Amino acid sequence: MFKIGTLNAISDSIYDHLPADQFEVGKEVEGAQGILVRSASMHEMDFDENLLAIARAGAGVNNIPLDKASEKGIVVFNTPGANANAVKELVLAGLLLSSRKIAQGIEWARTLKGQGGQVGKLVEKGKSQFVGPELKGKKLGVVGLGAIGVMVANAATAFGMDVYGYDPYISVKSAWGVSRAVHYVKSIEAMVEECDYITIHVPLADATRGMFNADLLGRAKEGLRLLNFARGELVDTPAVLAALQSGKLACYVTDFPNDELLNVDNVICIPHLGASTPESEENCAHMAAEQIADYLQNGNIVNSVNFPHLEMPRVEGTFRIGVVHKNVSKMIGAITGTIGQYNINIDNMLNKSRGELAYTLIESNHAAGEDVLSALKGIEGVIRVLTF
Ligand SMILES: NC(=O)C1=CN([C@@H]2O[C@H](COP(=O)(O)OP(=O)(O)OC[C@H]3O[C@@H](n4cnc5c(N)ncnc54)[C@H](O)[C@@H]3O)[C@@H](O)[C@H]2O)C=CC1
Ligand SMILES: O=C(O)C(=O)COP(=O)(O)O
Repeated sequence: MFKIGTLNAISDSIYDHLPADQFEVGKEVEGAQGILVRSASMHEMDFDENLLAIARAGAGVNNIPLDKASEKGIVVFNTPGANANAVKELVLAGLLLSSRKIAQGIEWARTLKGQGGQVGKLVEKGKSQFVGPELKGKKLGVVGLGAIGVMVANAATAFGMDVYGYDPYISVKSAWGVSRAVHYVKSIEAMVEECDYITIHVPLADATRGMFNADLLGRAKEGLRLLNFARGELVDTPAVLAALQSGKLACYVTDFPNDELLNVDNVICIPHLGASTPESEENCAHMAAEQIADYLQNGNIVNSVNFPHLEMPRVEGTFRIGVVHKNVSKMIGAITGTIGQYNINIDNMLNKSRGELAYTLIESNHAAGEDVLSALKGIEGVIRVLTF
């Protein structure tokens, strides 16, 4: 029986892959081998020594201490693309909200309650305060052309927008997926100087934290509308407030409110709703559960953010050993030599590395006893030894 702890409410679609006869799942589970999480911060958490894997039902993994997990040989998964459509749809709404003063107009209309037969007249008289430009023909810059950025860029062309994309690390998949109508931009500075609207879709990491700072916003075209459905910390809040004051920014729409941004004119705060659709919650939970189950039961690693991709179709009735180790020389020789000393024949084996980490998955018809496993654990550079 595997134990899986949940740190956030997660869709019941996890049970498709975590049946009750094989997995105990819950908030209060102790000594869990796996954790399912959405946005809960794990930075202050102590990791139990049983913990082997963390699956983020979603895209962003900035709530998980990746270095600490890697050091302990804990595999961290996410669910690429599983919530991208939900975010894309809200970003399209965000573009309209940034332009047409819909939120401000709705707020104002509420104040007319109680005016009886005058409401219609007051509406017609007051509506001119909420005039806002059309999207058609305007320039939109998309920062980060990953799962979400590509969908947003492509969809915005259907609004008749002139779309520009910036992503120095674009994947082959994204490059194939992005519409030919989207122009490639070489620098983010060139993008802010040219665009009327910018939407941010990059992960939060040391290299991207505060990327929209006073310097970059200072270069913006007057009246830029900025959308942030990625992470609050990508944008420097005081710089945004100053740019709104000076008129550089006409509007800031964010899915990540903070106290300084709430109730500020021309800031539209949405309470992190990007992925909050039943469809996306189900997709993410389904994928996260499938991936964590496949690792705990078979040692396969799909969609990890800190480990290499490694999948070996399981031959029925076989035993597996997974060795998490440092990516240094002589490891494979030491591992296979040790297994050989115990007369275990290796039927199948895969080894992959990623950065400083490597992972070797070995399949055999012979089960490995405690003696083999502890000999493997004793090899210098081995971080963790598992059996499946
Ligand atoms: N508001 C919400 O509820 C949600 C927010 N997100 C946020 O959106 C982010 C993006 O999500 P996905 O598109 O699914 O991820 P993704 O991994 O598919 O795409 C990220 C893209 O950003 C690019 N990138 C990285 N550093 C860059 C830089 N310095 N400049 C330009 N491009 C850069 C990468 O090359 C990649 O193409 C997530 O990391 C997460 O923080 C994701 C899902 C839901
Ligand atoms: O997937 C992401 O990165 C998100 O921001 C979605 O977060 P959530 O799962 O809705 O708490």
